[in-house]
Amino acid sequence: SKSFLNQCISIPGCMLILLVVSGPLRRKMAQSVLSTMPGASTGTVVVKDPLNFWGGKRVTLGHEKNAEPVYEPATGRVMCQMVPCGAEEVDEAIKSAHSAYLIWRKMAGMERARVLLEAARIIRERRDNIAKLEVINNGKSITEALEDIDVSWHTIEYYAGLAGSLAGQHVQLPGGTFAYTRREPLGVCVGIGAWNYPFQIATWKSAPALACGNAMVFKPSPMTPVTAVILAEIYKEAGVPDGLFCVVQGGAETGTLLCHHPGVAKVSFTGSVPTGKKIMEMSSKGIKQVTLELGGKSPLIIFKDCELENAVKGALMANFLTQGQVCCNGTRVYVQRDIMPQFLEEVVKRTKTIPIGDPLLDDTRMGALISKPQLDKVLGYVSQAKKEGARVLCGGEPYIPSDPKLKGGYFMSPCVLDNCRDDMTCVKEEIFGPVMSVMPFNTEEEVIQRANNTTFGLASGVFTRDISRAHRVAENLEAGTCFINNYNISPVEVPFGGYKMSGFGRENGQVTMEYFSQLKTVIVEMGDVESLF
Ligand SMILES: NC(=O)c1ccc[n+]([C@@H]2O[C@H](COP(=O)([O-])OP(=O)(O)OC[C@H]3O[C@@H](n4cnc5c(N)ncnc54)[C@H](O)[C@@H]3O)[C@@H](O)[C@H]2O)c1
Ligand SMILES: C[N+](C)(C)CCCC=O
Repeated sequence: SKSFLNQCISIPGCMLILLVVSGPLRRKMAQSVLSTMPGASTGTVVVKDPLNFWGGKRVTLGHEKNAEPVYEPATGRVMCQMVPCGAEEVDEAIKSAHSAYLIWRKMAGMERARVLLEAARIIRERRDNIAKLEVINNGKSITEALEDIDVSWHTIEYYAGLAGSLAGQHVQLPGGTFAYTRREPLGVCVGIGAWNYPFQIATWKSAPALACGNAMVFKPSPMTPVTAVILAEIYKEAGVPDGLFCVVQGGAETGTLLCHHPGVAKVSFTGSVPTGKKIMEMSSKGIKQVTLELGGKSPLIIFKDCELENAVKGALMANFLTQGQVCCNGTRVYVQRDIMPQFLEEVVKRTKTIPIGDPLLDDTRMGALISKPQLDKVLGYVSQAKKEGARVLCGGEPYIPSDPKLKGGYFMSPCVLDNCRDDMTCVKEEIFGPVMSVMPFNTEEEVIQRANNTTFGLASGVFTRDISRAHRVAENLEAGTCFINNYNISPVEVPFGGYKMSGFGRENGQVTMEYFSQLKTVIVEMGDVESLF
């Protein structure tokens, strides 16, 4: 099979990914590395290409002001520099997006669909390489990253299918007069992403935006700047007008510039609650529409009549994907008292066998957390939980893989906490790491009240064989999603988003077409004007 680097030739943006070597050898390899190296592995990839994209091409900034190192979580090594865009560059990107928007919005929905389908096809063709880069920059396992890339092209295909279906309503009025409504795009939309699903978040936002006829300027997290620009190149290759999907790099300052820019019609944000509040406040100044996909502390309720093996598997899926750094994770696991011993035994047994290590290896199921500060924060939550009376049944410690190149990586062992109470910090706050808190409950009424006793409301889950109970619980949980007898599946066909402080607006599903379009009413008079004047 072709090596990763050989395959990178087919991704324009990856052509300058070099293996790290020093001195003269490095210069010699610059020409030959793509055809001779045996394949990229953890600890070897350096990204040199510019990571900004507007006007249909990658853009090198004329400065390196405020450059920040970007780390490979599995090794702790610097893999590239992220240079944040300032006011001038943000303005250029938005102007470039606006000129593309003027062309794109006039194209028939079916024409837009054809271009989007081509983008989906290219992503599918290059999924392995995109997934590898995602792993190197994010630390999640290759198995999960491949799934994320598949979800990404599914998303684009799905919205391509809806692009031709934008339609209004015809309304009959007295005297033959009538009105009709049109669904029109908003203009230039901004997407701001978190680091846990870098490529997938970029597609969850851009696919519906573009399908509706908008342009998008996307800002990835400064910690994961590498793959969004590949999406920009793919859209370009698929045939979007230059500028339709732009990428600007940066952190809070760049995000602020985007939210305040008068040329922006909407901000779609994925990230934490505190940042979400700022986004909403900034957007309010320009009366910009906002979608907020924020954090969570979701309850997973396991009744004694559940199919236990599925409930245990569900609890693991609810807690340990992407090293627990998932917004909708079901981290408050409520187990009906009668089955607590069996549940704990099984869940701990399985958690202990999760293979942790090099995320690029097929057998690995848990890679590295995003950063050293994030790792320290999560370990801090475990210490705090112990102080507050929780019992660590397994994990919760730094993990040092045997492979020497992973010694500087941000690994920890997945943790199950028992003896938890609702008032503990680990049960109240979003940890965003592989830490499951387990609590007993007695009755349905009691557990629903406890599950809802939070300011968050992103997701929830219930395991039971009782179909009436399942739907009753789903109805009563205050959350944007309720999984019955599974957890953390999110097919693109179904809406995803929060209640309460987990945000508003939705991603995925047909409804998101409404969040990226606006309604115009046209009233047609068929008689004479009856003037009062
Ligand atoms: N609901 C969802 O779909 C979803 C998905 C993934 C992550 N999340 C949440 O995201 C959080 C983790 O991600 P994070 O640490 O990247 O979140 P974060 O809020 O720190 O950052 C998110 C993004 O906002 C940008 N940003 C930060 N300050 C800004 C400002 N003042 N103005 C504009 N932009 C600004 C960041 O650069 C980044 O791109 C968790 O709380 C998690 O639950 C939610
Ligand atoms: C694909 N998942 C697992 C449902 C995650 C969605 C994005 C949230 O962080």
